[in-house]
Amino acid sequence: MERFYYVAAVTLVLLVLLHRLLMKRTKRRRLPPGPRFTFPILGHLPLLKKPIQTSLVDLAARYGPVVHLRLGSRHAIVIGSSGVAKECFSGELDVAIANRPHFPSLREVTCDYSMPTVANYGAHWRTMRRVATVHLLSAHRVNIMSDNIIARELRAMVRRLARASAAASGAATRVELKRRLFELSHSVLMEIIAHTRNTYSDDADEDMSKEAREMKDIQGAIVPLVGVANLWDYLPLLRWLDVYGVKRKITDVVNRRNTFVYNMIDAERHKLKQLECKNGQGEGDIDDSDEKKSMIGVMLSLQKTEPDVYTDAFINALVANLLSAGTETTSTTMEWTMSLLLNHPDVLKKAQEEIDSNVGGGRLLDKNDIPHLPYLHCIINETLRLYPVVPMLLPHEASTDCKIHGYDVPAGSMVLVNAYAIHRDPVIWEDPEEFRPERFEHGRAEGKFIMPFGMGRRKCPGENLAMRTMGLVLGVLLQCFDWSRIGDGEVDMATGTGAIMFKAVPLEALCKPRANMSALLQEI
Ligand code: HEM
Repeated sequence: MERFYYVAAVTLVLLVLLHRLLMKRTKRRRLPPGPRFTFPILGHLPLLKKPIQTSLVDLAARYGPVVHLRLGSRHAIVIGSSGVAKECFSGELDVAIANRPHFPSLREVTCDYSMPTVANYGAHWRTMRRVATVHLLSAHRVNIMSDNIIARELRAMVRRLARASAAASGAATRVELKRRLFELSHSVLMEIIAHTRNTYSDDADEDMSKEAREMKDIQGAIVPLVGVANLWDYLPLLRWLDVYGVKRKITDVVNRRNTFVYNMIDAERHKLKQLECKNGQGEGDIDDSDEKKSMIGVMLSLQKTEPDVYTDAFINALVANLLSAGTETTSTTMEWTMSLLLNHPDVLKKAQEEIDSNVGGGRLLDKNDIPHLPYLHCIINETLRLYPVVPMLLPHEASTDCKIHGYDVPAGSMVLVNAYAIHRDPVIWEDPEEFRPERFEHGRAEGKFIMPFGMGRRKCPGENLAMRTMGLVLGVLLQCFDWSRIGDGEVDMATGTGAIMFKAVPLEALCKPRANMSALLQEI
C-alpha cells in the first residue's frame, strides 16, 4: 500500500512538472491571438457554432486575420485574410504546412490515409498527385472528355428533361435540380473513371448506369457514418468504447466499396487484354491509345511498366478519392448557381442572350463555345466567390515549427483557411454579400482573388474538369430551357453544415423548353 502512495505521489509531481514545462514553452512562443478561456479537454470546441465558417468570422473580427484555437488537444490556426492566405501558400511556408491532419474517423475510409486528399506531403502523395494532374485530369484529357463523355451524358439529361416537358404538354415541369445535377456529375465521373455505360435507359427519370447507382449508394452510406465517427477525433474515449456502434458499419461499407472498385479494375483489365489479343491477331485498327482509355485503363498501362508502384491498391485509393472529391463539389456549385440565377432573373436572361447570339438554337452548345461566353464564366466565378463549396478548404497541418504572419506555429498545428470569409471581405469586395457577376467583367476583378479550389501545392487538381463540366452543363441548361421558381417566394439560400457547403433546402425548379430550341429538342 505504501508503495502505491509513493508511486502516485511521484507520478503527480512529474505530471505537474511536465504541465509547467509545457506551459512555459507555450508562453515563450508568440502564438497568434485567440480566446483566453479554454474548456478542459474540449479546448475551444464549444465556442464553434455551425456553420463553422461564419462562426469564425466573428472570432476574426475580434482577434484579427490569424487566430489561435485549441480544438481538443490540437492547436489550430485560422486564416481569415487574403494577404495572409497568399503568404501561407507561397515559398517555404507552403511546404511547411502541406501535410494533412490524420483524423482517426477517416483512417479506414481513406485506405490508411493513402488517398491524395489526406496523404501527407511526401513521395507517395507526389506520385498520386502526378498521376492525377498529368495522366488523368490534364487540360488535354479534359478536352477529350468534353467531346465524348461530358457531351454524351449531358445530351442524355437534356433528352430526359425534354421528354418530361413533352409529357406536360406545354406546361412547365417540376424538376428536382439537386438530384439531377448530382446524378449527372456522378455519371460523368464514373464514365471518365471506368467507362461503365453500355446503354442509356429510356426512363425519363433515370439518369445513371447500374454501376453509377451502386457507387452512389455506397458513398451515401459512408457519409453519415463518418459524420458520427467525427466525434472520435476530439474525444478518443468515444472511439475506444465505440459508443455509437459505427466501427463495424464503417468496416462493412468500406469493404463493399473496395470490392466494387476492385471489380471495376478487373473488368477494365479484362477489356484491355481482349483489345491486345485482337490487335495481336492482326485486327489492325483498334485504337487502344491512352486518350481513349478510362482513368483505370490509363493506370493499368502505368502498372505494366512499374507494377510495384501502381498496384491495384494504389488505383483503388485514387479512384475512390476522385469520385468522392469530384462529384458533390461540382454538382453543389451548379445547384448554387442555378439558385442564384432563379433569384436574379435579369442575370439569367442576360446569360441566355449571350448564348443565343454566340451559339443560336440550331445545335447544342459545345466546348468550343465556352471561350466565347465570358458572362457565363463571370456567373460561375461569382457563385464560387459567394458559395465556395469547400468553405474552409481542406485542413492543412504544419510538419515543422514555422511562422505565419510573424506568429509562432508549432509543428502539428492544424491550419484552416476561411475562404468563405476571405471571399466576402468588405475591404476587398464592394457590397460583398450581393450577387453581381459584372464585378468579374472586363478584368474589373484584377488584383482581387478568390480561392475556391485552394492555392499552393495542395490546390485542387480537378479544377479544369470542374470548370469545364460546369460551363457545359449550365450553358446547355440555359440554352435549352427557361427556368423559374416554384411559388412566389425567393429560393431559400440557407447553407447546411459540414465540410461541404450544401444548400440546406435541395433545389427544385420549373423548366420549359425554349421556343427557339423546340425543333432541336425533338431530335435529341
Ligand atoms: C467545383 C468543384 C470543386 C471545388 C470547389 C473543389 C475544391 C477543392 C478544394 C478547396 C480542395 C482543397 C485545397 C487545399 O487543401 O488547399 C480540393 C482538393 C482536392 N480536389 Fe477538388 N474541388 C472541386 C472539384 C474536384 C474534382 C472534379 C476533382 C477530381 C475529379 C477534385 C479532386 C480533388 C483532390 C484529389 C483534392 C486533394 C488535393 C491534394 O490534397 O493534393 N476536385 N478541391
